[in-house]
Amino acid sequence: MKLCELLVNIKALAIEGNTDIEITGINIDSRKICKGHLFVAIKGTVTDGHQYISKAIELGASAVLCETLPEKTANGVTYIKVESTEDAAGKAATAFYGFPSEKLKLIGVTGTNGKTTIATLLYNMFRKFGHRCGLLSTVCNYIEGKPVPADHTTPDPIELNRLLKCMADEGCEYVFMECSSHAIAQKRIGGLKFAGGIFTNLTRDHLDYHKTFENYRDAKKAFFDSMPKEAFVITNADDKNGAVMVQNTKATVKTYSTRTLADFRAKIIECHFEGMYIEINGMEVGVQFIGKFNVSNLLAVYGTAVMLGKKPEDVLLVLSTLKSVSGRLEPLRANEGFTVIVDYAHTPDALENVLNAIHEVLDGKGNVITVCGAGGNRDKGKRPLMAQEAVKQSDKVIITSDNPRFEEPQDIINDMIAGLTPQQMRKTASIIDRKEAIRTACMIAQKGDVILIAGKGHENYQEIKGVKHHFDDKEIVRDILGI
Ligand SMILES: CC(=O)N[C@H]1[C@@H](OP(=O)(O)OP(=O)(O)OC[C@H]2O[C@@H](n3ccc(=O)[nH]c3=O)[C@H](O)[C@@H]2O)O[C@H](CO)[C@@H](O)[C@@H]1O[C@H](C)C(=O)N[C@@H](C)C(=O)N[C@H](CCC(=O)O)C(=O)O
Ligand SMILES: Nc1ncnc2c1ncn2[C@@H]1O[C@H](COP(=O)(O)OP(=O)(O)OP(=O)(O)O)[C@@H](O)[C@H]1O
Ligand SMILES: N[C@H](CCC[C@H](N)C(=O)O)C(=O)O
Ligand SMILES: [Mg+2]
Repeated sequence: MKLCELLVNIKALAIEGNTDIEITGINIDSRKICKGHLFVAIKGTVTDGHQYISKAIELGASAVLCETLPEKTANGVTYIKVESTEDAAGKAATAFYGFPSEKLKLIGVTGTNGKTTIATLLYNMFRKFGHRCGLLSTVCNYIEGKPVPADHTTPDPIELNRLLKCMADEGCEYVFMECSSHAIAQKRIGGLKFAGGIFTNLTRDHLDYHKTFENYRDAKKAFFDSMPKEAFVITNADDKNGAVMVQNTKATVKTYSTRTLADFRAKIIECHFEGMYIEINGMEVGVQFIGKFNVSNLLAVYGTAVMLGKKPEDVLLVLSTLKSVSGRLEPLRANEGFTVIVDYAHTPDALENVLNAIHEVLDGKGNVITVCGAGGNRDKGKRPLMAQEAVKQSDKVIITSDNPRFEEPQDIINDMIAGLTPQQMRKTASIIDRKEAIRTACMIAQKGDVILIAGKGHENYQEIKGVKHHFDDKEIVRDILGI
């Protein structure tokens, strides 16, 4: 593709060199540059991409998008100066890959919790309706059934547009994707055309990155602010920030709620560990999920499907066949008569909700033992709050390691325990080794009890000092229990 075609939606402040040249690829990482590529220099949180411009040229870059022109420019290389390369990267990437989001219906899901669940259920539902679909999510990306491993919840703009192009080429009609707050703030989704957007909820997370809750909220809101007039957005009327999110959007707004008047409403009629009977807009349906928050997730799925033109009765039929997403409230039964639930709750709010869901079903008929930790090099403020939530609704808590990353595991545990009173400490133990913590929980559990193993869900690794060691909560439970 010609460089000038790639720049169609980008406002250049200055151009040095020829834009009538062929570009063979585009990259924001100099290490991935090959001959004929465009290198986009981005100021990051760790380093500044502008430092790698000469490296990129050595590797064959024939054009550079930057915010400041280097003092010495290289012969035969075209330089384009823009105000924000972060903003230009997405626009250039989507042009390079032929505007793939315009060839399909792209639906984005944002909010603190529930993104993976909703995006995955929509993907499974629309495939059951017979459509070719794509999924971009934390657990794994899929191009019409073909898995493509995911490193991020939302990939960088180059990888994102490359995957969307593959999906469009494969004939996908719908793509469901998670939009993380990092991705929105860093404009990884810049230049994409969304047909719909979903807001789940907003509670504390990622304050290491966004610094304040207001910044975090505004990052999420920016997604809806940028939605086009022809699109629809579905927001959670039960969340304090549900209305704020959509107050400046040009798109058609619909609401969902389990508590108040809304376009899509639901309530629980009955629940068991196997599932629930719920009523959606006056129609009853049996679903294979538990927990009030999953009713909200299912409502978002239902509303989106209806907004995409599906008949309500057909949607409910498919909804009743959907199963829980890997590592999200996933139950495992021990021969000894207790239940182990593996869940990805890694925020105070998610822990509270998951424990609520467990108690709704348990109904006082057994004890709850919670095994949880908190990730290293991430929001420290959530640690004591997570321990408090675990202790509030458990009979016994074992605080352990999550992904310590570059921190000392004991320091993270200490941060968590600092949130507990001496009385709460009496029902709390700490075991650094996560496998030992799980084994201990399985040893003390009695018939009828529930063990919640929270924080890692689908993850099949434990990240310690930059190395990802194989580690899978579900595999370990099956091993210990011989199931
Ligand atoms: C804090 C954060 O979000 N960081 C992301 C960000 O990196 P950064 O700003 O730190 O980049 P940097 O390392 O400072 O480098 C600046 C630029 O120089 C370039 N560079 C760097 C070195 C070099 O030799 N050559 C070179 O060109 C880099 O490619 C980059 O373009 O941009 C990179 C490219 O898009 C991301 O890979 C990186 O994700 C890091 C690894 C990360 O851990 N991110 C997490 C926090 C994240 O994004 N999480 C969200 C949400 C999770 C959830 O709740 O679901 C996600 O979407 O996954
Ligand atoms: N609607 C919801 N409200 C509150 N908590 C939820 C909701 N849905 C899921 N959860 C809890 O949050 C955890 C993560 O769910 P899920 O993976 O769907 O969210 P996510 O938004 O994709 O998270 P991430 O930001 O890590 O990608 C679940 O394991 C569950 O404990
Ligand atoms: N996508 C989230 C997941 C956290 C999962 C938890 N296991 C941890 O490592 O903290 C993040 O990057 O903050
Ligand atoms: Mg996710």
